[in-house]
Amino acid sequence: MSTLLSDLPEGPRLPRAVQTALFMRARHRFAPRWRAKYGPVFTMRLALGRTVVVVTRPEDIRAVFAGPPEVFHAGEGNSILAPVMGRDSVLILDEDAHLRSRKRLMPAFNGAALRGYADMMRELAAKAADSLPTGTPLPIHAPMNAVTLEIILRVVFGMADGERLTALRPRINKVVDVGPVQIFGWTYPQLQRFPPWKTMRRHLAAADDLLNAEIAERRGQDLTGRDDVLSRLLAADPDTPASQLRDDMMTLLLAGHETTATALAWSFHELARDPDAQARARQAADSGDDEYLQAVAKEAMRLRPVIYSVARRLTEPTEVAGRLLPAGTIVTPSIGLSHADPDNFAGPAEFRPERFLGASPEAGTWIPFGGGVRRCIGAGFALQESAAVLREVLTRHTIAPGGPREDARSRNITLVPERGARVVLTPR
Ligand code: HEM
Repeated sequence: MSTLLSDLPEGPRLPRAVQTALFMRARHRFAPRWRAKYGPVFTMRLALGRTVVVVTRPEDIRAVFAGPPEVFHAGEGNSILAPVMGRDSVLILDEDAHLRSRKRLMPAFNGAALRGYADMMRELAAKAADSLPTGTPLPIHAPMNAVTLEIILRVVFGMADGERLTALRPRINKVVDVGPVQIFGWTYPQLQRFPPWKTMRRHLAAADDLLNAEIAERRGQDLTGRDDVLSRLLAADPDTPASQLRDDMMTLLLAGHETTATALAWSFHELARDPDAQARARQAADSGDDEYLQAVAKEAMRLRPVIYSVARRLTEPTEVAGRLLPAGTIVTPSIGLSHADPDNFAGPAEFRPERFLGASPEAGTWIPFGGGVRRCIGAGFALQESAAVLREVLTRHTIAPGGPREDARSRNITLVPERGARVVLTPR
């Protein structure tokens, strides 16, 4: 019988404020060092008394994802997002309330719904690909953000009021475009009286007003035949409170566009540097072979994870990775460390889309979308959308690097290319 160790695993001894700053600004640089120094399970001590245990081995990650949702609270683990997503966001809720919320949203992301989005995705991706500047270094992250925002707006609202959407787009961009310093203001509301937090608050309030106006108008309309998310939710329950709908809309708009845009930006960044993979991807685009295009996106998400880790807060003392961790500990399966582990992926620093052809990685090793009952509801959507955008760009352009290889930087809770993933497009 094995004996459980009841102390926390070792980890950096730096002051909490320093560990927090390093984690917020450059988790992708420090986590690998701490993994090398302290082993596959280690403890970070962050601000606000947060004790974070990082797990990296597939068996430990699988156990966390399969753990009882009433013990492994992801909603509490995501609490930093509450001021923006809202208290009733599926990301913030736990247990029964979370399951109910997920069930309401899922029909818009199942297989049938995804098939229904294919033409719309192709049309918007083609329009975006046609308008990309050529012959000059282009930070492609920005146009990728624009196209994925357009697609998710269409999914969430359908063909909505044009003027309102025109006003909403820049507000959503501003809400997303925040660095580690602004994120601090999400945790400390008293800061929101001062710039830059005041400005952030203003953009969020303006976005809320627009969302609430759209919700109020939609409530009075005949929704027959409409299959956008807002209409679906209102048709399923016309009495859904506006505050709930606001949190649903905000969650989908934010969770559902920048993530995919970043995965696409990294895909182009890597294809630009790998002529063989690009030739194969171009051939796949020409012949309508989505499997290879999705493999490109999957490999870009592996090599350059958009979200570095996911979090679960323990509601009671629980065994994790052979340790008995106290209630309140935040357990984080590390996406970044798992993807970079040579035991999981041979030659982990290399871009090899072929890894994903005709084979699925072992469970608990490739986890860009998290896992268990909290696995991203937009995973299939994001892969389909990525293939659609890659196809439309690659059938029109060849891609070359537009500058040196880029490192990642923190933007809100994601990691994005530090200089926007600069590439040069040349018409074919
Ligand atoms: C490449 C693109 C994307 C990545 C890398 C990504 C990643 C993630 C991750 C890591 C989680 C947390 C999972 C966990 O805690 O185990 C998550 C949750 C979620 N994602 Fe995504 N996501 C992407 C695209 C999308 C899209 C397109 C949508 C919607 C249209 C979406 C909606 C959500 C929602 C609603 C949740 C919360 C699920 C829950 O708590 O039950 N995501 N995503």
